[in-house]
Amino acid sequence: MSEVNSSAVLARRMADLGPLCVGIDPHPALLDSWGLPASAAGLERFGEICIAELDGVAAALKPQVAFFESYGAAGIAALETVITSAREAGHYVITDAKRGDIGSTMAGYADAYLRPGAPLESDAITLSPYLGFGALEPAIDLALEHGKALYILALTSNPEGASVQHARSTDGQSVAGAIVASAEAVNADVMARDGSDVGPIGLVVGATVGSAPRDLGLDLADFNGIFLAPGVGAQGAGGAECHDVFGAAKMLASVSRGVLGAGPGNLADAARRFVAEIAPA
Ligand SMILES: O=c1ccn([C@@H]2O[C@H](COP(=O)(O)O)[C@@H](O)[C@H]2O)c(=O)[nH]1
Repeated sequence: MSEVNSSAVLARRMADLGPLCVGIDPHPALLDSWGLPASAAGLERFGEICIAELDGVAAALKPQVAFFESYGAAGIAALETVITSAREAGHYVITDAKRGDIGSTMAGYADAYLRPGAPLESDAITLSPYLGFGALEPAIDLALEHGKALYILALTSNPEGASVQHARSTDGQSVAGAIVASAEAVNADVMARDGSDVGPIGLVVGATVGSAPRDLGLDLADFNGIFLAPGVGAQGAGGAECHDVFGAAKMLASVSRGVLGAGPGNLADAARRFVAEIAPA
């Protein structure tokens, strides 16, 4: 197991800068409004602007892989440049790839994003557990080996997620509840071994989910990792929703369009407004 604990690094950044992650989501409309071309060069410039303006403001940056993949090989090369430049500039990078597959293929995804020296090496990635939490084991193992973190989808910010994630098995446990329990067990094991006070497995819980955790019998304050909370800004959640859903839990709010929409030159101020809104009371 690695000496480095990526979640502890992030927790320190959250304490210093506030609990905000800004998404690097180069939507075509944003490229246009920023005066950038819809090309790999445009994606790279978009990323460079985020990296420069959010330095010392955002605890983490979250490149959204989808907006790079849509440009093919050149887009992936731009993603590589953005991830690498962001990490070199000292940012904590959570690559939002939402990978999840059978174990043997999962090992390939893990190698792509979590292996030190890999072209797309990130500090953390998002994963989907819907082929079974156990299928994520190769990624969990590699993350633990190299001090990386994972953010696993539990209660997503989109309303459609409830049809899967709120479903209950015959013993009454919800799908989301089973994912929370599995993540907690991995974290507890790691924390018992390394004495850290935050585990490497985080969970994605949208700030838009309202009373769902309570309705499903989940006390988020008990979770021993960090919650990544999308849904703030463009999807309608704000500070009140973050406090209501997460209370005293460790929560990193994720905002993409809400900050990016402010445009170049204004990203830091927009991000600071979100930090002020979501900071724990
Ligand atoms: O449950 C989820 C998981 C991930 N996302 C991603 O976060 C951003 C949100 O963008 P906004 O512009 O702030 O709405 C985007 O990349 C999603 O793919 C999510 O929204 N919900």
